[in-house]
Amino acid sequence: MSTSTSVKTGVMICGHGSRSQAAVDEFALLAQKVPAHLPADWVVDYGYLEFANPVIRDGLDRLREAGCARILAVPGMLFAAMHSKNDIPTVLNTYAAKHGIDISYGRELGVDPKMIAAAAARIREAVAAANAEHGALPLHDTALVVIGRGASDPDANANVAKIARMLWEGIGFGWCEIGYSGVTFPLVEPCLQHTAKLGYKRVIVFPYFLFTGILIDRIYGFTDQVAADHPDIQFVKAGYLRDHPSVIETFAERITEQAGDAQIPNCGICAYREQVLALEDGEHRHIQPKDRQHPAFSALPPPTCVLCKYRTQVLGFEAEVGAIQESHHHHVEGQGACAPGSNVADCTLCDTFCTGMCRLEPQHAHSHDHDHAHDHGHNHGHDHVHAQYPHAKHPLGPESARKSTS
Ligand SMILES: C[C@@]1(CC(=O)O)c2cc3[nH]c(cc4nc(cc5[nH]c(cc(n2)[C@H]1CCC(=O)O)[C@@](C)(CC(=O)O)[C@@H]5CCC(=O)O)C(CC(=O)O)=C4CCC(=O)O)c(CCC(=O)O)c3CC(=O)O
Ligand SMILES: [Co+2]
Repeated sequence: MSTSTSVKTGVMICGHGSRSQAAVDEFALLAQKVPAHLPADWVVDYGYLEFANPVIRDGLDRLREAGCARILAVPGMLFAAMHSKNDIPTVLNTYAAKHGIDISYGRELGVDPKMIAAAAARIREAVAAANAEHGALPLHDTALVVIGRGASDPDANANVAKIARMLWEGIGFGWCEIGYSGVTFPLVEPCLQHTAKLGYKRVIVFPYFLFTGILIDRIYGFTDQVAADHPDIQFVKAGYLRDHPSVIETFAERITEQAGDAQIPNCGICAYREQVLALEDGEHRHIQPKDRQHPAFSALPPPTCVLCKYRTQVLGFEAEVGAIQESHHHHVEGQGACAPGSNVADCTLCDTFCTGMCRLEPQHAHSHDHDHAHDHGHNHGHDHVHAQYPHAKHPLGPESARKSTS
């Protein structure tokens, strides 16, 4: 993509969204700090994939109304999993097809020295606060627990582990454990119960998350619960990444790199699988890999795609090679922050924080073989089933929430 174009450039930051209003407010705060790092004549907007408003299309509408003919979009995501790889590029490409505009897509924040520096800063703040409160303690007597979001994508889950290792080794803690807030194993509670057995006097619990929300409440909630069981151990709740300057800089880099000379491979132009765009009138557009011969993809896979389960057989996920790229998120788009279930007050399954139990109860769960309320218009031969996460029944994964004592 050329920089020497006279067309007006728009930037679209595609956030996750939440039913927690505090989460939406914090993401907005973060998104509003990005423009200071971009060329002054670029128009910047943002929107959310699920629950919160504005939705991504609203932000794109505003950029179009402002006269932007090319849009540089980025996922407001830490890692490349379902949302970055399927949902957001499909929403963007559908919009681009409908309105005939040029929307490019960037990479996720990913494993980046700046992100690790931001994480380290949050962890060091927590260590300093604990030293001030309880007295200094050597790092060698301290265990670090890094909690990632958790996804059905092993590359994303493994990248949490890579970041955790670099934080452990880079700062020099005695030990490190890794847990996930949902979807995969080990979940927060079994991870912390395990860590408590290791004999460290202090445990720093660091959520590798961008902003607050239901999942941060869950992580801190389980931390308090496990801490109450182990009064002899100092459990310290570290802050999450939030609007750390290095996070903002990484966002800006993911945007500006799209306007440079290098060909940036990304999931918006994936050369390895078919994409299906569901247009509003019930029509579907199928984009085949052969129609997507972008120069960013050559004979060698781009580094970001080496471990992608959709490109090649990855241990345990062999069935997902070439799975159709489509969005699963229209059913929760724009329902609004504070949608039912956003707080434990109107939940019958949880008392103080959302444990995720509702995800396991069939009457509430977003089931993975759901019916779509809208009509697909014609039968075009793909049956719209999501691959089942192979370890959904792991005893330390979502299943263990059922055994929770709370
Ligand atoms: C509370 C909840 C919404 C609600 O119900 O209100 C919620 C909230 C949030 N998720 C966030 C992030 C991510 N969510 C996913 C994935 C999924 N999230 C899903 C559900 C839920 N997510 C609900 C609770 C479910 C439970 O009980 O565990 C799944 C299961 C179903 C679905 O989305 O349809 C789907 C699994 C797809 C799969 O199979 O992989 C990924 C990974 C990915 O991309 O796939 C990322 C990381 C992206 C990245 O890498 O950054 C953040 C921002 C965190 C931050 O960065 O700060 C929040 C905000 C907050 O915590 O409020
Ligand atoms: Co989600």
